Amino acid sequence: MTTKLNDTEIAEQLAALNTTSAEGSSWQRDGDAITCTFTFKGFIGAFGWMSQIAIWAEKLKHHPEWFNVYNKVEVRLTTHDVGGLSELDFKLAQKMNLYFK
Ligand SMILES: C[C@H](O)[C@H](O)[C@H]1CNC2=NC(N)=NC(=O)C2=N1
Repeated sequence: MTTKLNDTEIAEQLAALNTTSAEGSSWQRDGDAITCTFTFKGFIGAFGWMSQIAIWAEKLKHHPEWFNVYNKVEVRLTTHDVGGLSELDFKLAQKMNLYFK
């Protein structure tokens, strides 16, 4: 069972998450969500990364809201089941940081 994180936990998790963020792609809190924009060399870079993350999303049973135009992917993560942020958002965000290159 996933539980909703409180403001203190979110601040801690966000700080930890941003230690693995590439320059120019840090995560921000936006209410009940965290957001980040990833910029790639081109469309294939962006789409290839989305394909890798899609596999992780299925494995974690946790799915991103994302919007892609050419080399950019805007990501918004939230946990609908708890009406806020949970560990799963930060797990998926860490994978996104790790696979970004
Ligand atoms: C049953 C299934 O695991 C749930 O509906 C999952 C699916 N993916 C999900 N993804 C996200 N982002 N939030 C959820 O609450 C969520 N719930």
